[in-house]
Amino acid sequence: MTSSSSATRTAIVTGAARGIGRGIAERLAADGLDVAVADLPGMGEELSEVAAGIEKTGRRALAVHADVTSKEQTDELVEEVAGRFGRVDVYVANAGIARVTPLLETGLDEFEQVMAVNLRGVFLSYQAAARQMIAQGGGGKIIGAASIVAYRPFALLGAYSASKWGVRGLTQAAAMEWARHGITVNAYCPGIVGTDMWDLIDERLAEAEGLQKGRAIKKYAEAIALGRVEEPADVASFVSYLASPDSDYMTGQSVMIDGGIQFS
Ligand SMILES: NC(=O)C1=CN([C@@H]2O[C@H](COP(=O)(O)OP(=O)(O)OC[C@H]3O[C@@H](n4cnc5c(N)ncnc54)[C@H](O)[C@@H]3O)[C@@H](O)[C@H]2O)C=CC1
Ligand SMILES: CC(=O)C(C)=O
Repeated sequence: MTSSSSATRTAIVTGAARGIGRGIAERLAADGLDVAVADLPGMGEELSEVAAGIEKTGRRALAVHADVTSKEQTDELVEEVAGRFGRVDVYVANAGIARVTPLLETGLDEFEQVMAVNLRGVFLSYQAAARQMIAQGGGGKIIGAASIVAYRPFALLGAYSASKWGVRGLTQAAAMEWARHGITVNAYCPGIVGTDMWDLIDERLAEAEGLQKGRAIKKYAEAIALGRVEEPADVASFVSYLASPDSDYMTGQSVMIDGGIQFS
């Protein structure tokens, strides 16, 4: 059995002050979980709003400032949530950043910044979550943010794409190592989701391709078979499944939830 049998399950979602992370946190709360939301200190106001919204639904919520690139802060996040909620059943390593730069112009600082948040952050999150889940017993659900670019990169998003391929590899290895503890590890691969992240990508791609602001997302969205830009709730529905006992026989997978862009 991979899921705790306690009455109220608990979850941590990183990068939860806005966008996909916020959507996931709200969905897990609607599913009946108590939810701790984590983000950078600069996102404090938005994070408190998300936590307050969850509490209004009758679930317990906790807002924690944590930078996932820091081992100390990621470990403390898990310790604090386990202390307040009693256990951690689900950990969603959602925090991520995007940079749009040709590879030949990508400086080492930028490359390392992208890797630090998107890959080291997921590694530290997976590790902290697994340690807690193993210590408490009863299994658990660890879930990471990959992307369709974990299967086919976008040009000009080389470092970002590589970081997401890394998440896919890490997810497979973690699934192999922690299955014996009843922990499943899976990742979600969204396509083009209308969040602040895509506002930035649109602006940079539009500049690079000589398009007007707002045109790049329209152009890339033409590849979506289902004919509309993805919303955080589309991703959250799938993460809800990955967090639930319904997915107990699934592990090590990085699954496209993209409206039909990338067919694996
Ligand atoms: N928007 C999209 O089209 C897609 C997004 N994704 C992935 O989904 C995840 C969420 O993306 P969005 O919601 O669109 O992004 P977003 O930029 O709207 O939100 C990301 C959140 O992560 C937080 N964050 C950034 N660095 C952090 C750090 N070091 N520690 C803690 N929190 C940090 C930000 O403050 C922000 O609240 C990311 O991992 C992204 O790569 C994957 C595929 C497509
Ligand atoms: C941001 C991202 O991962 C895509 C595919 O747009």
